[in-house]
Amino acid sequence: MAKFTVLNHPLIQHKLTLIRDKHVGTKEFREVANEIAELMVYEITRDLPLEDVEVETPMGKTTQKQLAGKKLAVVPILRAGLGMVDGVLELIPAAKVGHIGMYRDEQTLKPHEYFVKMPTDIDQRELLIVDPMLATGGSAIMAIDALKKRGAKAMKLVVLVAAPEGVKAVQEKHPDVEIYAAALDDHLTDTGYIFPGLGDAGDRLFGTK
Ligand SMILES: O=P(O)(O)OC[C@H]1O[C@H](OP(=O)(O)OP(=O)(O)O)[C@H](O)[C@@H]1O
Ligand SMILES: O=c1cc[nH]c(=O)[nH]1
Ligand SMILES: [Mg+2]
Repeated sequence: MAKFTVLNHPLIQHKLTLIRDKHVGTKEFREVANEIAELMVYEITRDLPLEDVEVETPMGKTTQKQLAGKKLAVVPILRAGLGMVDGVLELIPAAKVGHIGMYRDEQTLKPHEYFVKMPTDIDQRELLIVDPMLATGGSAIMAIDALKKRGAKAMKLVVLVAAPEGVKAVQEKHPDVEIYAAALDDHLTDTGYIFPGLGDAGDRLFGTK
C-alpha cells in the first residue's frame, strides 16, 4: 500500500486555515491555494534523484549535482485542480501539463470524465496529479484509471484537503499511488462535501457561486 502523507509544515497549515474562512474572496483564495501547492511540491520533491555534472565556474572546473531521472508533468483535474498548477510551475517551470476534465454528479456523487489531453510521453514521466479536494475519491480514481490506460506508470496524487473515505478508496483501487495532502479532515457530509473542508473549491477559485 502506497503512503498517505499529511504535509503539515507550519506555513502550509497557516495558509490552509486562511482559505478555509468562508469570507475569503476569489483573489485571495486563488493566490493562497497556489502558494500551498508550491510549498507542498517543495516537500514532495525532497527525494528527487540527483546526478553528478561537471560545471566551470569563473574560478575553474568542479563537479556538482543536477536533477536526474524521470521528467515531471503536472496533471490538474479540472476545474479545481487548475488552482494548484501555477504554484507547482513556480518550482518546476519546465514541467509539461496534462489536463483531465472531470465533474461530479451532485446527486449520485459519481464522476464524469469530459476531457483528457496528455503529453505524448507520459509513460516516461512522473506525474503529479493535483486537485484541491479528495472527497469520496471517485474523481481521483477515475483520473488515475485514465492515466494508466494511456501508459502512465509513476504518479503521485497531491490534494489540499483529504477526507478519510477518499484516502481509503484511492489506496484500495490504486495501491501504487502515493497521496499527499495539506490536511486530513474529519468526514464527508451526507451531501458529499468534506467537513470542515473548504466548501466547493472550484466555485471558490473561479467565482461561480
Ligand atoms: O473525491 P470526489 O468525491 O470525486 O470529489 C472531489 C472532486 O469534486 C470536485 O470537483 P467538481 O466535481 O466539483 O468539479 P469542478 O472542479 O469543476 O468544480 C473536486 O475538485 C474534485 O475533483
Ligand atoms: O468538499 C468538497 C467535496 C468535493 N468537492 C469540493 O469542491 N469540495
Ligand atoms: Mg466543484
